[in-house]
Amino acid sequence: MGVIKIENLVRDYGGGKGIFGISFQVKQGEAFGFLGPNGAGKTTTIRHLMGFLKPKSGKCTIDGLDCWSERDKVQARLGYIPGEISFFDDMSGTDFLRFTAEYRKIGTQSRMEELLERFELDPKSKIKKMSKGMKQKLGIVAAFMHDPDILILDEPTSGLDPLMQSRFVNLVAEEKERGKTVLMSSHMFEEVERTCDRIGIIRKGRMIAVDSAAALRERHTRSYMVTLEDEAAAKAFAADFGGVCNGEKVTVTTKQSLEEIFMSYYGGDSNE
Ligand SMILES: Nc1ncnc2c1ncn2[C@@H]1O[C@H](COP(=O)(O)OP(=O)(O)OP(=O)(O)O)[C@@H](O)[C@H]1O
Repeated sequence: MGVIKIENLVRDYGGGKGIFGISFQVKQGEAFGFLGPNGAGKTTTIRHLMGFLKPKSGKCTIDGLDCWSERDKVQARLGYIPGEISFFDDMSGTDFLRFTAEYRKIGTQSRMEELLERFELDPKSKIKKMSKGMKQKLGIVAAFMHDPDILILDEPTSGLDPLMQSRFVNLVAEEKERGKTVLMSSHMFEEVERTCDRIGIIRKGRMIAVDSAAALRERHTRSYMVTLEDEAAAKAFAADFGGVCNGEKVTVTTKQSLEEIFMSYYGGDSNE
């Protein structure tokens, strides 16, 4: 059964912008990657899940709770990293985490210290003096420190360097092992491939594919048949390129990477 359920969600901003009948589910203990180019509708979908936007039509629920009419309860249960982290600039990181802990009613037994260490963040400075990466780390600590069962992460690694990205991927993998449900939007194919059980691809406000990375790759295999001069040349060619020999003919099958699949869906077409 889906912990996160989105059914036929519509928000029409006019001019072909918005989301137009988005449906998908994320099961308990599953990590779902939400991929799509700039302006495809990922943040709009996620903002409905958080109860920041009221659906024009359609519905979303989290653990059976309506994301709009029961948004207080929904928000209390989640860990959330917004697409654009805009904190109270005058606060220090420490104040912000204290404020979040009070709002969440969590005590000192929270995972805050462990997460600060893990992401090598000293939260003492004013948020307005923090780099983009530091703010992102602060957002990660705030989203994970109360150990929520459901995580909604809108481009969680934007601004992180590769080492920190990798630590984040490991954190998500561990949380998934612990049975957490994760919805994560991203532009990073590799992190989605490494962490997510299933992937949804959104284009111009519509879901154009939902499947596991393996199944997406399976559907995007390409076979080439090459005819060589003779059987010996064919055997040598097959050995070099991992092909299957049939007389002087060799069939080579290649699986596309997730990035190639993504590009083939978009085909260089702009999303304007
Ligand atoms: N309040 C709004 N009024 C009008 N148009 C909007 C509004 N919010 C979003 N849009 C438009 O809706 C589309 C979807 O935007 P959204 O932020 O959901 O995309 P996204 O997939 O999260 O993109 P990105 O990867 O750039 O963060 C965009 O064309 C955007 O300009």
